[in-house]
Amino acid sequence: MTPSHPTQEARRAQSLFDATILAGAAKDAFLKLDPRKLIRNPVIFVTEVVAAIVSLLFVRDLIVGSGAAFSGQIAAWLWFTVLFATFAEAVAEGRGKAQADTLRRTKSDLVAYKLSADGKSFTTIPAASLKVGDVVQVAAGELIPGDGEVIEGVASVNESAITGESAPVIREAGGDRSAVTGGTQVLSDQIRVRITVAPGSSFVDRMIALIEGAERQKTPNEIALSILLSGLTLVFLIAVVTLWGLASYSGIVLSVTVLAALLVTLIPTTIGGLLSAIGIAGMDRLVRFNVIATSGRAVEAAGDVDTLLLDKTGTITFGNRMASDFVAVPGVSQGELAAAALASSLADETPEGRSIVALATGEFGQAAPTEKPDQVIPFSAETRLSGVDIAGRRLRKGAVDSVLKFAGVDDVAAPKPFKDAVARIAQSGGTPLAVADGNRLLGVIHLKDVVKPGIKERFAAMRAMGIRTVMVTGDNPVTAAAIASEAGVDDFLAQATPEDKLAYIRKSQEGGRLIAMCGDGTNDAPALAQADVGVAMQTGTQAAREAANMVDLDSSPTKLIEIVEIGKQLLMTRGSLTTFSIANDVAKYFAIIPALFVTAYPGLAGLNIMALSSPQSAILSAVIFNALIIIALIPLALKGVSYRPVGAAALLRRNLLVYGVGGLILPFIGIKLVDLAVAGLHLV
Ligand SMILES: Nc1ncnc2c1ncn2[C@@H]1O[C@H](COP(=O)(O)OP(=O)(O)OP(=O)(O)O)[C@@H](O)[C@H]1O
Ligand SMILES: [K+]
Ligand SMILES: [Mg+2]
Repeated sequence: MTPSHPTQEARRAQSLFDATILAGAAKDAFLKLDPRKLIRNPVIFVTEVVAAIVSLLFVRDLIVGSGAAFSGQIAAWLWFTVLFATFAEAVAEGRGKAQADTLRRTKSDLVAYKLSADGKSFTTIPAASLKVGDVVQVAAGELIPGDGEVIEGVASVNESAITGESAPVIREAGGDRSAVTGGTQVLSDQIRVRITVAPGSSFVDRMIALIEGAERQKTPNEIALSILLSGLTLVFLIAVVTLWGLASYSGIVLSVTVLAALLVTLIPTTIGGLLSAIGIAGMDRLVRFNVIATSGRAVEAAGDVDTLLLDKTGTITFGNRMASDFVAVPGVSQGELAAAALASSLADETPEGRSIVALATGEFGQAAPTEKPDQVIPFSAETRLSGVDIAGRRLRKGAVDSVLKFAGVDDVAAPKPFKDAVARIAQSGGTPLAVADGNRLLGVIHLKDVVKPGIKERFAAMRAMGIRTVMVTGDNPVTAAAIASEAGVDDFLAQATPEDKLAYIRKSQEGGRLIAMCGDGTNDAPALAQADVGVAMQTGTQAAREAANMVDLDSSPTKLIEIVEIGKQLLMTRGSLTTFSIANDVAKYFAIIPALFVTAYPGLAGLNIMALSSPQSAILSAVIFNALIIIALIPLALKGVSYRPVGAAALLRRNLLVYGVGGLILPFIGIKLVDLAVAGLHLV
């Protein structure tokens, strides 16, 4: 077993500012100056246009031989402003790229041992030429060549290349643990895998594309904010032009350089420059927690989630429901029940089915029937039963209500010992499976499952964050209630079919709630797709992982606490920096305007509290401060503002105070300090 894995190291140990990332980002910052790319960010695009205009004015001033020192410095600092903004985005992307590179190493040169169409022979082919539907065989020590589903066998698999977790996981045919990922290694035994995803769009490929930001699209919130920022830019453009008219009317000639500089200090360059870095950093923080999100929108939605739905088996409990006992009704021997349960499970590839076979043939010494079944009825989440028709008998096992219905026995008419056994098993948190032979009830199978430790505390933490937890299960209400109280969920929905889960989510969403759902099974897939935040377990089925908009590589359902925190942190960081940026711009207006006009209107002297050295110094200082504030806030944009689980109102108050009031005061201090330096160094 590898003690520590490069992926894990890269994820956990990567510092905020790694030298190689910074060097790469510095280069990318220049590439991002391409106006065709920059136009996606209107505020910074305007800054670039203004920087270009002032650069031309600088050339003119050089030729004319006057004022070049001033326009040169303004032009330089305007370019710095643009570069600091592109640098912020490049650093955020660079951190993702570094993680993608470690992933890329997992998928080089895979080969596949492919089963021929007639199923009789194998050929060795490059994994890249596999097609969906191909069946491959993978033995101990080999790497799985592509994403797919185990169709035969059980194996322990090392998935550390993807999850960073070195403990092996079990992958088996049937059930909720059948999905395998290309690039992971089979440690023991041998499995046959049906390839379900074409090479090039595999899980690892998608992870790489996502964390590199290649597929990143603006979220609706980001688009809305961009529109607001563009509007503000337009307002300030009009204000500056008006100011120019006003000034010339009163006999002051404001040069184009001054007006251009003024415009840039007033438009929201701080948030404009940091906006995309904030979004990328949010995705990145999730990856650090071993969660892959397929859209930025899902990360944002996580910040506002108010209800969390969890599947029971495999999510709240460990999920290896094992048969532990056979309880026969009077008149039926335990051996007869065990034999019937065994026969009904012969073709049942689910873990439950296999555990029944193991118990019946092991401890209960039953032998499999020699006849061939006439028909196999596989388990489905809809019917909630499975079985066989064999030698004229119709053997079924499954959820108690489903089997009673099959046997045509009414709830009330069922024999008391049967009902007692069901109640006893369910009250202990076990799953009772009824067994019937046609319309004759034979007894109950006791399936045991264990609640994961520590889950109760985690649900309590969610309650403190204002999130309601609801367990949804296909199991019966008594078992559900027992597990619900043991796990400490707020509510539960029992005997739920996939449609019920979907309907429950739709209904809650219509009531204005934002729903998160954790699940692992194919029967969870529709609900995972419908939820605002759908988190699939990495151990889950391919269908679940496809439907969800997040995959938890650690397969820990309570990871949602971290996911919600990261979402809240993302929303808060963006809100705080927007508040700060706009407050800053307003403050700058009052800091600079008096300095510009005080010579023409000595009456303004009272407003000129800043007493900046000269109008030129005032403008240059404001531009310098405006550029430096972007670079100063990059660490905060990447790390996010700190989140504590307190009420929303308290948080809002605190942030308005810190970032709003702080944003109003800081420019006065900052610009004054820069002005002192500018004057002291005789820069203008
Ligand atoms: N192999 C099987 N054969 C027959 N019946 C089964 C089998 N597996 C499960 N059942 C019954 O069907 C019910 C629903 O199982 P399913 O796995 O679909 O539940 P679910 O909706 O995923 O919820 P959870 O996973 O929380 O139990 C189980 O509670 C059990 O009574
Ligand atoms: K600004
Ligand atoms: Mg399930």
